Amino acid sequence: CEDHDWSSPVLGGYVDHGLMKTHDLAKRIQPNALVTPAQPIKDLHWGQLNFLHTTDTHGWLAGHLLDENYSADYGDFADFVQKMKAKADALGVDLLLIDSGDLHDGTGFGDATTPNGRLTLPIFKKLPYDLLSIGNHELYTTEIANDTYHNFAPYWGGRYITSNVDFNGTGVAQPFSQRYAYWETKFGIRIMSFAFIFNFTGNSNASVVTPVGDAVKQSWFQEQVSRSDIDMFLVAGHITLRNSTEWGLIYAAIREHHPTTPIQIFGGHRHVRDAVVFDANAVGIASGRYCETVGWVSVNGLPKNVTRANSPSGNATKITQSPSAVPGVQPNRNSSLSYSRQYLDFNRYSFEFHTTTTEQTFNTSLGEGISENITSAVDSLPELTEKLGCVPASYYIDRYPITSNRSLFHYLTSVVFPAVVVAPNRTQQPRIILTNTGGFRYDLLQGPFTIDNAYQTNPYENYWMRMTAPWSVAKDLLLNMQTDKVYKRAVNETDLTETLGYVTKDDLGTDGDNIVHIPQGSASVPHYVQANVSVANASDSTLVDVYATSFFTAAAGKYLQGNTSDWIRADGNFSSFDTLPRMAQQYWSKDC
Ligand SMILES: Nc1ccn([C@@H]2O[C@H](COP(=O)(O)O)[C@@H](O)[C@H]2O)c(=O)n1
Ligand SMILES: [Zn+2]
Ligand SMILES: [Zn+2]
Repeated sequence: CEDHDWSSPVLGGYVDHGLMKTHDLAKRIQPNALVTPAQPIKDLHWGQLNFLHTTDTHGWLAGHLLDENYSADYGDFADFVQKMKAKADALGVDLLLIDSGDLHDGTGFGDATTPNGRLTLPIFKKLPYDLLSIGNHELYTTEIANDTYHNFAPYWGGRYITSNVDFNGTGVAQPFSQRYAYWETKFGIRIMSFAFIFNFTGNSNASVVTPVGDAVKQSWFQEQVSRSDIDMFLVAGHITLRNSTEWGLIYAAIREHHPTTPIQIFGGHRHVRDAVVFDANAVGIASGRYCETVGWVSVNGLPKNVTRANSPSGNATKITQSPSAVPGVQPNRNSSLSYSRQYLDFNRYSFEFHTTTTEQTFNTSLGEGISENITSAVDSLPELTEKLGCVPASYYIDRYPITSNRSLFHYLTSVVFPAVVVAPNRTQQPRIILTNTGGFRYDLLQGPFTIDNAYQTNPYENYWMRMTAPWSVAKDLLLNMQTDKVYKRAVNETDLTETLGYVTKDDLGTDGDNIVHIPQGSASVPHYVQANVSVANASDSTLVDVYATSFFTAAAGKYLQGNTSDWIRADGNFSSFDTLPRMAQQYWSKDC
C-alpha cells in the first residue's frame, strides 16, 4: 500500500481561501458548500514517469462556481501544469499531460455558441497536452465532427490520436487524425501511443468508428505494436475502464507482442474515478468528469535501458494482486514496476499544495491571462445568466435513490414531466413520459435557475415525441427499455460514493482520493425513468399517449405494437433541453 505522508494542512476556511472566481454567472448561496473544519490532503509520489490526466471536461473550463471542491478554472489548471512540469524538470523525471475526450455538451459556456465550443476550445488548447483521444461528444453531430477534424485535431501536431476513427466529410473515409504517435520523452523513455474510442454507433455520417477488435487487426497497428524499440505503451481511450471488452482487446493485442512491456492506460466516458489493474506492468486510470478531477499516476522501476530518468524517493504500490481486468492472469511478482495514483480535486487549494505555493505566489501571467479570457468569454454570453425562475429545492442525480424526494429523477417524473411534457390540447389523455437518465447530467440546485444551469442539467436538443399506444404494450415499455441492448450504458462496478466529495474504491485500494471526503451516500440510477399520468384506471385496450425523446424513440418503438400511431413531435421544437426552462418559466417562483 502507498506510504502516505498525511501532512494535514487545514482545509477549514476553505470558503475564505479566495477560491471563488468572479465570473458574473449565477451567483447564489452555495448549497454544497464545504462545511467540514479540516480535511487531510496527501503528498504525491513522483516516479520516473508521471502523468496528469483529464477526461470528460464537457466545457466546464470556467470551474464550478457552486461547488468549492471544484472551483478552479482552466487558468489555474494551466499554472498548475506549468509548475508541475517545472518540478518534473528539477527532479529529472518526465511528466505528461493526457486527455481522454468529450470536450463538448455540458455548459452554456461551451454549448451556447456557434459552432459549439467556439469559446471553450481555444482555452483548452492553451494547455500543453501530450496525448489526446476523441470522445463520442466530438462525433454526435456533423457540425462538431467537422470542427474537430478541421480545426481541433490538427492543432496538436500529431498528438491527437484517433486509432479507430475515420473522417467521412467528402464521402471517402480517411483517418480522422494520426493513428498512433511514437516519441522519446525528455528523459529518454521511448513511447508508443494509441488512442481509441469505444465501439460507438451514435455518430453522424461525418465519421466512421471502426470496432476496436477490427482496428487492432489492421496492418498499421500490427506493424507498430510489433516494434521492439518501445519502453512503454501509452494508450488513451474514451472507453469505460472497468469490465471493458474494448480495453481487453487492446491489452491483449499489445501483450501478444510484448508480454511485459509497461502499458499505461487512460480511460474515460463513464465519468467516474477508477483505477484498474491489467497486470503487474499494465495499469489504467479514469479521472472523473467536468473538471472535478485531475488524475495523477506515477510509474517507477522502468526497464534497465531507461537510464536517464531519475527515481525520486518515496514508495509506491507494487502490483501483487491478481488483476481484476484480465481473469486468469497471475500476478507477476518479478515486475520491477511500482505505481501510485491519486485523484486530485480541481481546486486552488489542491493546486497550491502540490506546487508548494500560496494564494499570492501560485498564479503566473499564463494562468491569469487564461482566467481573464474565460471571464471575458463568459461575459460575452450575457444570456447565460438570464434567470428563468427559482429552483425550489436541491435535487441530485445520484446521491439519493430515485424514490427519494431529493432525487432529480423523482422530481422530474413526479412533478416536472406531468406539468410540462404534454402536447397542446391533450392534457386530459392518460399518458406516460420516459427519459433516458443519461440525458440529465448535473444536479439541480436550489436558487436561481439560469440558461447556463439548463445546459448543465440537460444540454440535448432531443425533441419530445408522442405516440398513442394501447396500455397492454405501453405498461411494459419502461421495463423493456431498462434492458434494451442498444442504449444500455455499462454499469459501473466501482464502489464509488458521491458525497460532499468523492469517496473512491478502486483496484489499488481506498487511498486514491487526494483530499479525503465525507461520504453522504450514493444510489444507482436505472437507464430510464418514467412519469405516469392518469393511467391508474387504464385497461389493456385503453389508448395512452407515450412521450419519449427523439434520442431513443427508435428503440422504444420496438416495444410498442398493436393499435399504435407513428411518433410525431409532441410540441413543435420542444426538446429535452427546454424541459426545465419551461418548468422554471411556468411554475417556479421568480423571487430568489
Ligand atoms: N443527443 C444525445 C446524446 C447523448 N445523450 C446521453 O448522453 C450519454 C453520453 O454522454 P457521455 O458523456 O457519457 O458520453 C448517452 O448515453 C445518453 O444517455 C442524450 O441523452 N442525447
Ligand atoms: Zn462524457
Ligand atoms: Zn462519452
